[in-house]
Amino acid sequence: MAAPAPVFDSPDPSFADLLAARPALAMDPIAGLMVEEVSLARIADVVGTPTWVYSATTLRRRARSLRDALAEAGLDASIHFATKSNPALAVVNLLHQEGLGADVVSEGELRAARAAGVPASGIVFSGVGKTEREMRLALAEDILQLNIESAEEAEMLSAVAASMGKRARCALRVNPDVDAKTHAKITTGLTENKFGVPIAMAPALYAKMCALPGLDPVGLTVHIGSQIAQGVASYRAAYQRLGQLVRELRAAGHPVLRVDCGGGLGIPYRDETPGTPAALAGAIKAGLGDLGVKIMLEPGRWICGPAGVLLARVIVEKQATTRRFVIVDAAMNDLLRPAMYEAWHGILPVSAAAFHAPLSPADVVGPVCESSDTFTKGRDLPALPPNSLVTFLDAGAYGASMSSTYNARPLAAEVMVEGNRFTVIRDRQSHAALIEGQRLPPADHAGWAT
Ligand SMILES: Cc1ncc(COP(=O)(O)O)c(C=O)c1O
Ligand SMILES: N[C@@H](CCCC[NH3+])C(=O)O
Repeated sequence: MAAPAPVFDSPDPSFADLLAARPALAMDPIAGLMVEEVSLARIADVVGTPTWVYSATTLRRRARSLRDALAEAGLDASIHFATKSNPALAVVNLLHQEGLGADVVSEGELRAARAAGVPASGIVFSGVGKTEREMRLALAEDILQLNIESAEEAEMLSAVAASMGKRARCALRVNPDVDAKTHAKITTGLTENKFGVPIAMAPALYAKMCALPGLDPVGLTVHIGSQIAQGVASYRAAYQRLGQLVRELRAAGHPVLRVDCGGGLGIPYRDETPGTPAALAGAIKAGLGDLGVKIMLEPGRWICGPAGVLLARVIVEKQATTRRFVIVDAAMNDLLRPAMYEAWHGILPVSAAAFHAPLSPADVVGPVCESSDTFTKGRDLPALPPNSLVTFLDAGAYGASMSSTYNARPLAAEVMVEGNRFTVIRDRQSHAALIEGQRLPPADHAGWAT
């Protein structure tokens, strides 16, 4: 049975409202939709479509406002950008210039963060299943800390570090059993989720970690979910529980120097009302502010989501059916979120004329051979003749990073805009690259391994 499309009890925001809420974008009566001062039509002409377009100024502003909110709350805090949300080297590097470190979850992300110029001392390694090879690399690089997710992982890291003659700075990820009230696929702080250890088991495990050779436990970490969009009450509950745990561990004589407060702050894709950075800082302060711990944060989406759009071209409008289908050259292999989470993304036409034209309901779909390759159903849109351009908004997080080459579609190009200039930060993948590394097996099994 088809998954039910999400039902919203409010009308979709108008184009004008979507635009007004997105400072990275502007509508020029002649050039059409712009990211900062660069026309998207121009980018489409030069780079082609589909293309991810990021606003450097927006990335900078958002990094600064998060940093400022933490400082204004009087918190001694460092921010480690969750590279899984957008691992483009240019993005990670720009955020590093703004004083952010990186949160990584794989060897690939660790290498990308280093290649982007992030020093090892600014890198946190999270993730529920680090391999021995990844642990070795993290220790060889001497990164800031590894976040431990289980007793078994603590023992594995202990053995790896001891064999290298090192002590691994590590934090214990606690699962506080707090409902982040987000999509079931991206909630992480409930006991039914695979992440962290139940808070009741944390004191014993922390004590064990303190006794294991090769480990240097420095504190705790928590991350309750992503796209937390209903205020900060769930953060408050989680940080209160963590604060109590810090006291308990200290009373037992264990050092707790840092608390990594995770990421998850949501953004308004449609009309959600996530907490502000100031409210998040307030929740951290209320739960952990009087403990003298160093605070760390691992935000991804809040920083880079609103800084990016996915630019696509209409292939054809299919109208001679019972529904109106707008088929674009971007697909679920590019922006997976609607297919995977029924996520709502704003869609704006690029031309100024289309922006003001009469609207009628349309399904916007990609060319991939799956019915889930649907960006939206029944969205009010103007006539979109072949070759007209559309943008999917708030695509800077979990957009390019979740892309695949399904249907043998090359990965889209990525572009960064700053002021009135733009530059390609990742070439469109070539068709040759799609088949690179493959080979036809030698005939008659000659040369096959046994
Ligand atoms: C451990 C951890 N830290 C940080 C993040 C970043 O989350 P977000 O992009 O929602 O801020 C995630 C993803 O949910 C995560 O799993
Ligand atoms: N991929 C999810 C977020 C998951 C966060 C992973 N820690 C999204 O697009 O919303």
